[in-house]
Amino acid sequence: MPYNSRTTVRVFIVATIIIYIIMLFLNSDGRGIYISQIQKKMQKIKTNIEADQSKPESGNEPPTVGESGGTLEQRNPMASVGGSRGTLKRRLPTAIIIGVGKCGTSALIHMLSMHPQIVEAPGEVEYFSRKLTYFSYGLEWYRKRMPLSYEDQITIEKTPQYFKIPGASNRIFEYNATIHLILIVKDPVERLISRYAHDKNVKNGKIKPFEELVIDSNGAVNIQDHQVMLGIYWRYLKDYLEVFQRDQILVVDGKKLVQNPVPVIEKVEKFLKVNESITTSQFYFNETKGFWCSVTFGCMGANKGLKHEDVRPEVISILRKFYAPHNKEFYKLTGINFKWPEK
Ligand SMILES: Nc1ncnc2c1ncn2[C@@H]1O[C@H](COP(=O)(O)OS(=O)(=O)O)[C@@H](OP(=O)(O)O)[C@H]1O
Repeated sequence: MPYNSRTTVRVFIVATIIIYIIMLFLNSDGRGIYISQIQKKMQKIKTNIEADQSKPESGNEPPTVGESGGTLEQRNPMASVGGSRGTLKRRLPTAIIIGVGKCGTSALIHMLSMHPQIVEAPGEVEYFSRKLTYFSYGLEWYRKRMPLSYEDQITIEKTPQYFKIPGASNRIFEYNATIHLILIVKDPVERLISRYAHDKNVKNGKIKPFEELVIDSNGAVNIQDHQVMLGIYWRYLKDYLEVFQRDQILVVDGKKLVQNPVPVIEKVEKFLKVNESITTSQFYFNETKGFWCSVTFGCMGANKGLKHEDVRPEVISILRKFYAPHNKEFYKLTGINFKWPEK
């Protein structure tokens, strides 16, 4: 190869290498890829440190919303809109799903989080139910458990324990006397069976038979069982109605949420005074699971929709008769007749 051609080839190779190196270090906004990755990592570490500083020394901490757990856009679909929406920051909740556990609390909050004006706190925060630990850490600890949101968004959290823990209602009232509370309920017999399936799953099947737990040696309902007693909804609701106005608590039907979620969600949207934005087109029915699932977020995890025990009809009947007068009391307090079976 003549000298000039060789030089040209060499210059071309060197130039290509230089261009390649420059491209490797620069991205479209002119910052180095590696530098921006380091910056992102630093930001993540900073957020985690910030969250860690607010953590209790020990205990079963609820998840914190850091930079992990999906992109900001996934957690908050409006995050990239920006502009006139004010600052993106962690805000205290103005709505809480207080229970009842096993009645669809998780499905409800996930469905609500599909709304552009609603952001959900991850997991169960338990701030008002743990008086001596989380609650004693104060409001800043609570705020750090909240997701990022804009001024025009509502932050919502769900903790089913709030319904049953004595004093939680008072602590919520002291925190925010105008808060919106949502209570989702199911027939207490169905709830009890659902709860049993949950416990059996958690304990890998090592649990007493259902009948042995809920029926005592005299053949009556075992009122020593905490889960049996939780089905007496009116007793727990009474605590809330001692401090809150009835219209501050929206009571929704968990069975309807399973059958046809959108009308239930519409009620919640009205109650929270947000636009009616969630539509049937955002759901599809998953035949295998037997549930409505989100087109965007998919279905609930495998721990929802567990196989329910085949309970003898006699036992069902004993339980229904036991709950019947309590259900009537609950209908009176709520002004809603759920028509749960009485025998
Ligand atoms: N769309 C959709 N997908 C999945 N599951 C749904 C849905 N809608 C309501 N449900 C019902 O939610 C029940 C679980 O209730 P919770 O989320 O309150 O349970 S928990 O207390 O948080 O463990 C769960 O009860 P089980 O069927 O016994 O698992 C479901 O019946």
